[in-house]
Amino acid sequence: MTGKRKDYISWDEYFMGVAKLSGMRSKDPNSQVGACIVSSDNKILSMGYNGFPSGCSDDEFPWEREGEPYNTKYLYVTHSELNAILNYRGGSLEGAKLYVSLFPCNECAKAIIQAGIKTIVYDSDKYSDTPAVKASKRMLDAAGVRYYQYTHTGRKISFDV
Ligand SMILES: O=c1ccn([C@H]2C[C@H](O)[C@@H](COP(=O)(O)O)O2)c(=O)[nH]1
Ligand SMILES: [Zn+2]
Repeated sequence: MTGKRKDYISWDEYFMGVAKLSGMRSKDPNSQVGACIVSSDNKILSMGYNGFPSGCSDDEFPWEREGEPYNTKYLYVTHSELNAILNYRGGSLEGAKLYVSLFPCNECAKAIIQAGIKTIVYDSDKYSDTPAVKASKRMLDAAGVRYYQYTHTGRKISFDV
């Protein structure tokens, strides 16, 4: 056999795969969200997943979805996209691209816009009917941030660790 391999993964498969792998670190029992930020020349700049801030124990803070807001996860979880933005220590994210396994909420959209990220590739849009996602799209549209849904290729990526 001569020549290069032909069945290597595409850039989109690679970066969405990295985002999803990052999401596998999440302790959220319902939605594990992963994000991967990439430069315009296809270098990975940062990654993140949804979880509690440093010092806030995964075993002590609540993972509940319902009940008194103080006792639900929503007041405490840092979203994957924000974690990826905050994890970046290299300076500017101007012009970067974000791969994320769930469409960003309104709070993440604010951070994405202000960080200078210009493109979002997302997978699930399961909360598309919520005010948070509608407001997110409204802001992203106004700010000229492009977003498109990841196209599944059907390829299964698996490996032993
Ligand atoms: O933009 C987003 C929106 C949500 N998340 C995280 C926050 C939570 O941990 C889960 C959502 O939990 P549900 O039980 O599905 O309501 O997703 C995020 O990281 N980024
Ligand atoms: Zn968010």
